[in-house]
Amino acid sequence: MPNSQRLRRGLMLIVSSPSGAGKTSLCRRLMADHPDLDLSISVTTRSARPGEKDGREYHFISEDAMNGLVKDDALLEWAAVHDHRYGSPREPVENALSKGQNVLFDIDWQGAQRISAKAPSDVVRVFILPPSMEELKRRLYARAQDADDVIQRRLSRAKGEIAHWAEYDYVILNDDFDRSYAELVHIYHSETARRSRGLWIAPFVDELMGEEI
Ligand SMILES: Nc1ncnc2c1ncn2[C@@H]1O[C@H](COP(=O)(O)OP(=O)(O)OP(=O)(O)O)[C@@H](O)[C@H]1O
Ligand SMILES: Nc1nc2c(ncn2[C@@H]2O[C@H](COP(=O)(O)O)[C@@H](O)[C@H]2O)c(=O)[nH]1
Repeated sequence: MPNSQRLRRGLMLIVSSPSGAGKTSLCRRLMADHPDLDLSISVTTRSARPGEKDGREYHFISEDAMNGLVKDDALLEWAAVHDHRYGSPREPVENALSKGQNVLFDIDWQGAQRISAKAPSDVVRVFILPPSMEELKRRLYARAQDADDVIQRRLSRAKGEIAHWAEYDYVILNDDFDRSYAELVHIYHSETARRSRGLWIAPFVDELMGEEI
């Protein structure tokens, strides 16, 4: 049976970390290497960084627009993170899952908790740790995308985020990028291959068992 005809149950892969640990870089590479994986593009009330494009990294929206989405229950989850609000639009995620596609979320621990509470058997959570706080600081400054006071606030909240590591199914220590990426790919492939995700398997086995030898 060709892969394309194998009916499957999509999963939600959630990747979280303190700011600067490398989750967005890892997620971008996973997306680039897996065109079948859908990215949940969040809405946010923060302004775009240099190089960010509306609709690609985020949908950049006003406070009023965010209030409207919350009121209309159009977000699967939303949270206040680092002085702004962020949320995962419900419709694209539900559409993708209904077609058996997997969806990737780059969201914080609050979002991970909320989505996990709604669909525990369809969620796989990965937490990314930095090798040290010093290296986390170095990466945030080297990224050179946020003002110094913003970086300082993000660093001051890093330990509060790391405190949630045990709520995740997997933890990756992102020291060497390529090795960390390989771990993420293994997790993704293994979770995708779970028996519970292969809705095609039971009818296929019935067919096999009905065949004459
Ligand atoms: N293993 C690594 N070694 C060295 N630098 C890294 C590594 N992983 C990521 N980086 C760099 O660290 C910086 C922060 O990474 P990234 O933007 O992916 O972090 P993040 O966790 O998504 O942060 P935020 O939550 O603020 O979006 C980037 O400049 C990235 O290139
Ligand atoms: N709960 C949610 N958290 C989100 C969402 N989109 C992004 N995030 C998290 O916010 C911080 C900051 O992101 P940045 O792009 O401003 O650096 C980071 O931890 C993201 O993972 C969301 O929809 N919901």
